Amino acid sequence: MSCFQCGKALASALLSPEDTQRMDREMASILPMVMERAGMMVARLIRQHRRPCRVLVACGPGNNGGDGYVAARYLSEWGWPVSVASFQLPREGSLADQMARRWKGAMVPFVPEEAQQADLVIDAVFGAGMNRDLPEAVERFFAAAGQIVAIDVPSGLDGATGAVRGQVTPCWMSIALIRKRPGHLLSPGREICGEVVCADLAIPEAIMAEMDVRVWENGPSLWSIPVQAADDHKYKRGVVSICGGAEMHGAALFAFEAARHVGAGLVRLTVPSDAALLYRLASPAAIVDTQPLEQALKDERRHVWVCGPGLGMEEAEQTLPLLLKAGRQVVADAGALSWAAGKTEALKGVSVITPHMGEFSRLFGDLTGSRLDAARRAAAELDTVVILKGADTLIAAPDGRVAVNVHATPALAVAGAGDVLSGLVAAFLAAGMPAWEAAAAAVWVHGEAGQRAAEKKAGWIVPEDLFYELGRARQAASCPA
Ligand SMILES: NC(=O)C1=CN([C@@H]2O[C@H](COP(=O)(O)OP(=O)(O)OC[C@H]3O[C@@H](n4cnc5c(N)ncnc54)[C@H](O)[C@@H]3O)[C@@H](O)[C@H]2O)[C@@H](O)CC1
Ligand SMILES: [K+]
Repeated sequence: MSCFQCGKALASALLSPEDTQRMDREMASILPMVMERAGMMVARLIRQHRRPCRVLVACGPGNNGGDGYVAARYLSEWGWPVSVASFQLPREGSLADQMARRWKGAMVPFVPEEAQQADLVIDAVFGAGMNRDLPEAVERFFAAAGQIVAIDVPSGLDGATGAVRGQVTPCWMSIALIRKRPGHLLSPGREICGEVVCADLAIPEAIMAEMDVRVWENGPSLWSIPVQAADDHKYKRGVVSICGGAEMHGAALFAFEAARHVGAGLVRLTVPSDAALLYRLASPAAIVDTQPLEQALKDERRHVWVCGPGLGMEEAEQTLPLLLKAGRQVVADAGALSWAAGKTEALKGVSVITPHMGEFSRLFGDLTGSRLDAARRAAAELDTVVILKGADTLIAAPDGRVAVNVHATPALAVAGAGDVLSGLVAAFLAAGMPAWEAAAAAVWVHGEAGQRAAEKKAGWIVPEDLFYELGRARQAASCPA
C-alpha cells in the first residue's frame, strides 16, 4: 500500500486558497466554532512562545480579521494587555463582524505610531487568499512594528504561490491554520514568514479525507523507498546505466557514485572508448563499457539511464534519442536539457527532467506566473516528471501533483550536486519506484545527505562529501510507521 492510500500524506498537505474555500463551504454550519478555535489556538501558540507583553492585534474585514478578534479576546482574558486596531471593519452580519462585536477591549487607530508602541503586533489583516496589492497604509503600519506574528500568512503574501504583493515586513512567526499553504514554503514568501507553526483546528476527519489535495511538503509520507530484504540480489535492487562524455568526466562520475552509494545493485558507465581509461583511473570501482550504445541497449536489464551530466550537445544528440527509441526510463539533465532547448518535444518519453531555473526557461520560455504553475504545466506538456531545482525545489507530475521540497541546505549550492541528484533519481527508478515518487524521494535524500555532510564540515561541502551520507539518508527516508 502506498503512503497516499494509507492517508499519511494528508499530514503534509499544503492547502491552496481554493482548498480552504471548499473546506469552508463543507463546514459552513460549524464555521463559527472553527473560527473560535482558530483564534484560541493562535493565542495559545503565542503564549507558548512569548512572555506576556503589550499586544496590538491588527484586524482586517474578512475571516482573517475574525480570527484576530478571537485571539485578542483570549489573550486579554488571560491578563495580557491587548488592543485592537481595525484596518477596515467587517461587513455587518458576517462571521468576522460577530467576533468583532464580542471584543470589548480597547480599540486604537490603525496608524504606525500604535504599531511602534506595541511589543508584539498580530497581523490579522488579510489571509492566504489575498490577490490584490497590499494597501500602502498596511505596509506603513507593519513597517513600524517590532515583532510580528501573522495569522495564517503575512498580509500581502499570496498563499498559493509565495508571491509577495507589496512591501511586506518580515514576520517573527506565522501561524498556519490547519495546514501550511504553498506560499509558506515558496520563495519569496518563505523569507518573510519567520518560523511557521501549524494550528490544529480539529477539523472533522471526514472533511479532511474529502480534500482533493494536489500539493504537499516533500517528505517521507509521500513515498515508500524499498527496504533491504533477505532475498535481495543486485538486479532486484536495480541496475543504473549512465552515459559518460568524452570531456567532462566528473559529472557522470558524480551520478555514478551517487547511484552506487544510495543502494543501486549495479551501476555501469557507457563512455566513448578513448575516454574509458580516464574513467577507470578516476574510479577503479567503475564498470566502464565502451561498446556502442545500440549494443548496450540489447541488455533489457539496463532499463534505467542517466543522460546529460557531462555530455556535450553532440553527445546528447547521439544518445538521448536512442535511449528513448529503445523505450528506456531516462533521467535527463544538464547536456541533454541544453540540447533540447528550442526543441522541447525531443524530451517526450523521458521519465524525469531535472532543470534549474535557467535550463527551465531555455526549455519552456520565460516564467509567466508562479514557478509552481509553470512546473506543473511543463510536466503535463511533456508527460514527464519535472524536478525544478532551487532553494525550494518543486517536483511536479503530469497529473498535477506537486511536492515542494525545503528539506535541503544552501551548502548544496556547488557544482556537481545536481549530478548527484540525477544518480539518486535513477537509483530509485531502478529500484522500482514510480517516477514522481522516485524523484521526490531523491530530492529529499539529497537534502538529508547535504544537511548531514554540512553539519560535519561547517557548511562547506564538495559533492563527494554526500556519498558516505547517502546510506543513512536513505534510511531516514523510510516511510514512518
Ligand atoms: N478553512 C480555513 O482555512 C479557515 C480559515 N480561516 C481564516 O480565514 C482567512 C481567509 O478569510 P477570507 O477569505 O475572508 O480572507 P481575508 O480575511 O483575507 O479577507 C478578505 C477580505 O479583504 C478584502 N481585501 C483583500 N485584499 C484587499 C486589499 N488589497 N485591499 C483592501 N481589501 C482587500 C476582500 O475584499 C475581502 O473582503 C484565512 O486566512 C484564515 O485566517 C479561519 O477563520 C477558520 C478556518
Ligand atoms: K494575516
